[in-house]
Amino acid sequence: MTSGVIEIEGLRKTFHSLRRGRRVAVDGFDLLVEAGQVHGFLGPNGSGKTTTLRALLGLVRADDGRMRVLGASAPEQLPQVAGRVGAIVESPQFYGNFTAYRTLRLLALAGGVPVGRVDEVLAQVGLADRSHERVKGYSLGMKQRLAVASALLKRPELLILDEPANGLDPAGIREMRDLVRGLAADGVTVLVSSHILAEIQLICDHVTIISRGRRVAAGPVTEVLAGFDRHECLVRADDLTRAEELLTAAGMAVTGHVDHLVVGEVADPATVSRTLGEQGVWVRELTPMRPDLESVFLELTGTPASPAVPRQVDGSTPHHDPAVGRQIDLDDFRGVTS
Ligand SMILES: Nc1ncnc2c1ncn2[C@@H]1O[C@H](COP(=O)(O)OP(=O)(O)OP(=O)(O)O)[C@@H](O)[C@H]1O
Repeated sequence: MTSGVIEIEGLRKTFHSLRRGRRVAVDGFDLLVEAGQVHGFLGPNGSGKTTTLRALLGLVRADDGRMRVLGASAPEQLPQVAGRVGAIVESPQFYGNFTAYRTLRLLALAGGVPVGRVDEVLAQVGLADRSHERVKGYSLGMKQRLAVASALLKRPELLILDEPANGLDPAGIREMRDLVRGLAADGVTVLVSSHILAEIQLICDHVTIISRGRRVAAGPVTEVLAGFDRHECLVRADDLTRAEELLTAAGMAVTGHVDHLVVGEVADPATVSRTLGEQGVWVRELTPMRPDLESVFLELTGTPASPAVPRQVDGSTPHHDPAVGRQIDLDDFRGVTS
């Protein structure tokens, strides 16, 4: 196995419950995150992202598989590296009556971090101006940034964020994006799980896509996308019916739509305009269609990636485990299993 900041090989986890029966959450999953990457962990609702992260952090016991974090075998040796890892798994809970400053100060004292670090992380996440307000008055985005601030107290080399953009409005999503980019620029390796593909495409350089507990794609975002490039072109012309006939007669794979054509495997778009122009059909638009993560995700997982339409890949209703909805205290790493 190549050495990485996070290495997961053959992870398996099945949940058993009387009410819901047996549910395979993660089914032989592999993940490799290397130093310096901003790595997107993508998958539809219920595909196994949170279970994977919980297993990695020792919050749920894996049935099988090998996992390493910063070279330490997980979860057994996690305490050795816990000070170098920041992790937020789903929405963290804070005391509403405390200010952000007080919250972080307490966490710093509890974690043996110099209190001077509190102002630094508050500035880093853009909360310095509001740090003396009570957390209960914070927006969700501000609470998310406070969570990231708490995870940054120990200057982690690795930051794991589970769905950091969940529930945020566009401005909050942009703030979170800028924050993650800034951390990456400072050399922090970041693993971000999400089903908001446009976000992942904007901030991540590498991606692993999970579907039904299995890895279905992994690699640099550009390479994963290139693997799905069918060199299609969108064509609009003054006589669409005639254009379709001419391009088909020229041996091109053409799909007709109401107001445009899609022509497949076009090595050089000039062949399209030449074929049509020579017959007096004038091209109004000729646009190469590049795959985006959204289309690749849809093709790989068979699931539309709309945050507005949560859909479990296994057809069940989304699972909400109260134990998941909290920030992981790094001390929790010690011997926690389930
Ligand atoms: N504690 C649990 N008990 C029983 N089933 C569970 C438990 N946790 C997760 N599951 C099931 O395991 C599967 C994977 O869930 P998981 O939460 O890991 O997916 P996810 O990709 O993080 O989804 P989401 O994007 O909705 O958070 C789902 O079918 C889920 O219902």
